[in-house]
Amino acid sequence: MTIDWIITNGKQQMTTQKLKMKILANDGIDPVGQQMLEAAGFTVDTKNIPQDELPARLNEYDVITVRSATKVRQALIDACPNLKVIGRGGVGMDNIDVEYAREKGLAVYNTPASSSLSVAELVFAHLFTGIRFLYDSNRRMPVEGTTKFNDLKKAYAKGIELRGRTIGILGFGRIGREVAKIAIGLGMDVLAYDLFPFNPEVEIVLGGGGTKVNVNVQTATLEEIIAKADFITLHTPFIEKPILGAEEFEKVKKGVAIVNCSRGGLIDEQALINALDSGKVAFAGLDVFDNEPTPLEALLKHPKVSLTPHIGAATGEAQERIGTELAGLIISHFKQ
Ligand SMILES: O=C(O)[C@H](O)COP(=O)(O)O
Repeated sequence: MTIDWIITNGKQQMTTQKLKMKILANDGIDPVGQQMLEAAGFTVDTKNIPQDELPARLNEYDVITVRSATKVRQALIDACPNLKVIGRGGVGMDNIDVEYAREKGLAVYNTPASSSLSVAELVFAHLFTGIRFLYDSNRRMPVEGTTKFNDLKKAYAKGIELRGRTIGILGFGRIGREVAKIAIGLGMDVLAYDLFPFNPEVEIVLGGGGTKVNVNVQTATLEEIIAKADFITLHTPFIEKPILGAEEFEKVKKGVAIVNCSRGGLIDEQALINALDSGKVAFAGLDVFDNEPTPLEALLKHPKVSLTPHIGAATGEAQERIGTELAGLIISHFKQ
């Protein structure tokens, strides 16, 4: 972007100069967002610079945008005094030292609302996959489908329905609320918990016509959800201590299912494996892991786990909304 900058030298002389603003979209950016930025005059570079090369190469850019892969930590910020803006295309900012960046005068933006629906829909992809054993049949049918068809038919004969069952939502922010809306539409009972006070009313827009219905979900404590829910889904930001560990798995309803499309670390993975092995937990749907991008093999190969590689926000629609929102934030930042 060409912007008039006031350059002041030590002798208080002032001049204006046109500078070209450069953006490194290190984890990519949706083409619509990229076009918006380019139309506004920015140069957008979408090459993916490896993490260990960033300290030497990022300083030529004014802005870096990232998703969750690239880490923007203190050392990188210190190495790049020319950097002015960090943009997170997505919600979680646990890969960015946000406070430190702001102390150093950088602006940090994220796009908290753009991917909520996509993440919520992935929760139900895992739930539907779980209640009808698709996670297992998709692995076994290609191998045993012709020789053991009837055995497999028997193995997957005890499916259940979602309607009338209770889903416990841990974390009732934007994504938790979208999960509640879908659950209500499916005829499920919703128990919602959050650390902070929240409005239990959700607005559901009925397909096509735009008719709106307001529904109150039932608020619950963490303990109540653990004791009563048939399905538990996590929607809190990353925190150091797991919300679900061995103690909690002791107290869940036998046969509960757990879905985590939020952050690895919210579940004690070994405790989850034990609970799956003992049958206390019927199945888990996991999009996120403790140790990304190299999750525990015991989870990846577990026959009762439905797996996705952190793709909650990875839909065309969400990425377009994210790219557009982020581009808008960057453009208005430099217009200020
Ligand atoms: O925090 C988020 O927005 C999600 O975890 C998505 O992460 P991603 O941008 O790496 O897909």
